[in-house]
Parts: sequence; C-alpha cells; structure tokens
Amino acid sequence: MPEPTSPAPTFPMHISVAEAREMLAALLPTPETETVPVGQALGRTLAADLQAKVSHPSATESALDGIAAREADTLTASAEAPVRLKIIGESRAGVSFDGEVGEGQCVRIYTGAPMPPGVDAICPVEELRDDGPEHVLLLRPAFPGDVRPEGGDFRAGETVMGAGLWLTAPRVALAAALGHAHVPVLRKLRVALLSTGDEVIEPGQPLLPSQVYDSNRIGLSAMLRESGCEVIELGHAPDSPASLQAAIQGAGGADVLLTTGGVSMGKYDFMRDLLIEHGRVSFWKVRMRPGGPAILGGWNGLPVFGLPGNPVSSLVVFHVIVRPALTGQPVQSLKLRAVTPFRGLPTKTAFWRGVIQDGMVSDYGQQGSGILRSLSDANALVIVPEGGGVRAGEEVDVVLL
Ligand SMILES: Nc1nc2c(c(=O)[nH]1)N[C@H]1C(S)=C(S)[C@@H](COP(=O)(O)OP(=O)(O)OC[C@H]3O[C@@H](n4cnc5c(N)ncnc54)[C@H](O)[C@@H]3O)O[C@H]1N2
Ligand code: MOO
Repeated sequence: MPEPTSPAPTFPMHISVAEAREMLAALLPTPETETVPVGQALGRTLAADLQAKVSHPSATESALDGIAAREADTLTASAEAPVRLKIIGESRAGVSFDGEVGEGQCVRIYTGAPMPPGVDAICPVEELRDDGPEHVLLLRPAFPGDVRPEGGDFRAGETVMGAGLWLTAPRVALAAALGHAHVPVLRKLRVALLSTGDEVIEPGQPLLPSQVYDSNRIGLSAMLRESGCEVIELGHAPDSPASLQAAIQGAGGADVLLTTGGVSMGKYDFMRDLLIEHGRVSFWKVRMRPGGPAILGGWNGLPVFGLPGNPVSSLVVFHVIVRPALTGQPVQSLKLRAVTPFRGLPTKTAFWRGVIQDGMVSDYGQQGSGILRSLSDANALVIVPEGGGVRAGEEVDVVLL
C-alpha cells in the first residue's frame, strides 16, 4: 500500500536504521581543525595523530615504597633468615640518588622514584625491619617485577592516539601525559535546534488542558552538548507552515537543523510537505520503533533532520541515528542475558527500554513512546532485530543509555 503522500513520494521510505545514519552523516560537512587547550578538549574529536613528546616513565622507577637493591644479594632472604643490607642513600620522586649501589648495599626508595645505577629490584617497607640507623633487614627477596621500566607506558616519538579518537576524560589525561598542552580537534558542529507544536509550551508557564511542557528541546539540547556540538537554539514554532518556514530561515550558519514534532501523518504535521515544496526529502520513515516517522531532507543547502515529537521516540532516534552521525562514533552495544522476554516486530527493529541489574537486562515495562519517566528510570535500549524476538534466558544486544 503506498503512503498517502501528495504528490506521490519520489524519495526512499521505510529505510533501515543503518541507512538513515549513513544518509545523515553523508550530508554533514567535514569540520575544519582547531587547536584547544588540552583541559578543554573533553568530548571533542581528535583531528590528528598524537605522538608522545616524552617517554613514560621517563626513567626506570620503583612501583613501591621500600628499598632498591640488587636482586642477587637478596635471594636467600626470609623471615627466619633475613638478609642485612647497608643503606647508602635515598631516591624519591623528583630527587634521584646519584651514586652507584654496590654489593650488599641498598637505597631507600619511594613510589615513582628513579632506580639508581646498580640495582634492579625492590623490597617493600612491609617486608623490612630497621637494624640500626644504617642497616635494614629484608624478610624476603627483592623483586624485579616491582620496577616500572623506562618507556613501559609509551616512548618519546611513539604515535599513541589516532586521529578520529573521541576524547573521553581518560584520553584527555593521556594527551596531557604525552606532553601536549594543546590538541588539534575538529571544530564543533553547529546544530540548530527547533521544537514544534501548538500544544508545546515553556516549562514554568501554567499548563492549560492538552498542553505539554517542551521537554524534547531541553533534552535534545543537553544531548547535543554532551555530543560535543555547539547548539543554536531556535526555540519553538507553532504548527503552521509560515511559522515553521520563518523558524527554519533562522538556522543560517548552522551545519544541520534538528527539529522535533510534526513529522507524522496528522493534518498539522507540516514538516514533510514543507520539505517537499521548498527543499528536498532524502528519506521519510525508518524501520524502527519507537522513532519510525523520522525524516531527512534539505533546505537551501542546509541538512534538516526531523525527529518525531513523542519524547521517547526523539531520544531513541537521537541515540541510534543522530549522535553516531554527528560524532562519527559507532553505537556501542554489548550482549547481556535477558531476564524477561522481548517481543520482536515483523518489519521494524525494536529498541525497547530495559533495566540492567546484576549483569542482566529486563523489560522496563511501559514501552509507550510518551512515557517520559522511562528515560530516567531505564538505563538501556534492548535491540530486537526485524522479525526477531528474545526469550527469557537468551542473550540480547543492549545499548547503554
Ligand atoms: N496515523 C498515524 N499516526 C501516527 C503515526 C502513524 O504512522 N500513523 N505515527 C506515530 C508515531 S510512531 C509517532 S513517533 C508520532 C510522531 O508524531 P509527530 O512527530 O508528528 O509528533 P507530534 O504529533 O507533533 O507529537 C507527538 C506527541 O509528542 C508530544 N510532543 C511533541 N513535541 C514535544 C516536545 N517538544 N516536548 C514534549 N512533548 C512533545 C506531543 O504533544 C504529542 O503527544 O506520531 C504517531 N502518530
Ligand atoms: O516512534 Mo513512534 O515512535 O513508535 O511512537
């Protein structure tokens, strides 16, 4: 049965989630590179490979607080027959011991301190007894394994981080450890955001019958910022072609416009016809639930992605289509055992909300696309492929929310 569109659709319909993601990504510009202080690089995409400017550790060092000795001198040490060594100095992080350690000698050493020449092993303080001011008794042998070799983490000149890497907090720390005060990153994508609908009002205003607070715009704006984007807030437009058109014109300078609402079949859903008349439609409808009515098109060269108005649908479409396209980072899924069954749909991939507990996932229960509290209570999307279905006890693919 063809969809009741007017004129007859000349664009792809009912495409797969992967196709939708690829088509959106293909319309986005490749952003230029800019340089930012490493402390401000969180959530950005690395634009070039990063080489280590230094080695880490910069010298062979101790992993423990104790004494540094020659392993061979300590092999017979035990609680019953301790080995006695002479302390000839101290090496601590930042202040190394310059002399050479000879047979029967040791130095006090602390975690991160360089190993003096001549020693190769560590005995920790827990296994030592003082024997006068200048000697120490070892209750067990010193171990070479408690030494961190120079360059054991990375070596100067080595390429440690690759272009395209998403800069998480640990990766920002690594870039700093490599010696980079500034890092090259892709410019933030500028994403214009518009919510639509006559019934949608700002939180804080009194709610009249049949109105709803604009939660989508707040949630999408937050998710965009989490995804390393610059958000151009276009606010909200009522359901009329003229106001939508005026609002879309306001997206000048953006790399892409995201809208929410007005993409389905209702008399007041204008997004599709507006794009058909004034722009272009790349696809309408994705074989997924929730989120089926999503639309992609263009308006005077500006890519326009219309998310459905239902709050859960807009979140799910953002998670599995928009975010990966904007960030270039794939959707990460893991396999978990299902506690409850999850139904499949014959012609759609289902993304059901789930709750992960004790390493297993169960159905959140209420799967309606308007159940907003599920976005807070659930912590996973359970993916059931088209025509599939999951029985309790089976493994299922899960995306963390
Ligand atoms: N006859 C059909 N009806 C519907 C179909 C269909 O295929 N045939 N698809 C359904 C599906 S699936 C979805 S999803 C929705 C999507 O519809 P729209 O994108 O046109 O969204 P609206 O009708 O504008 O709103 C739907 C719902 O969401 C609330 N909403 C809208 N914007 C916001 C916002 N910014 N913050 C919070 N809540 C919002 C709105 O009040 C409605 O309750 O269509 C189905 N219908
Ligand atoms: O996405 Mo509609 O997304 O099934 O309510």
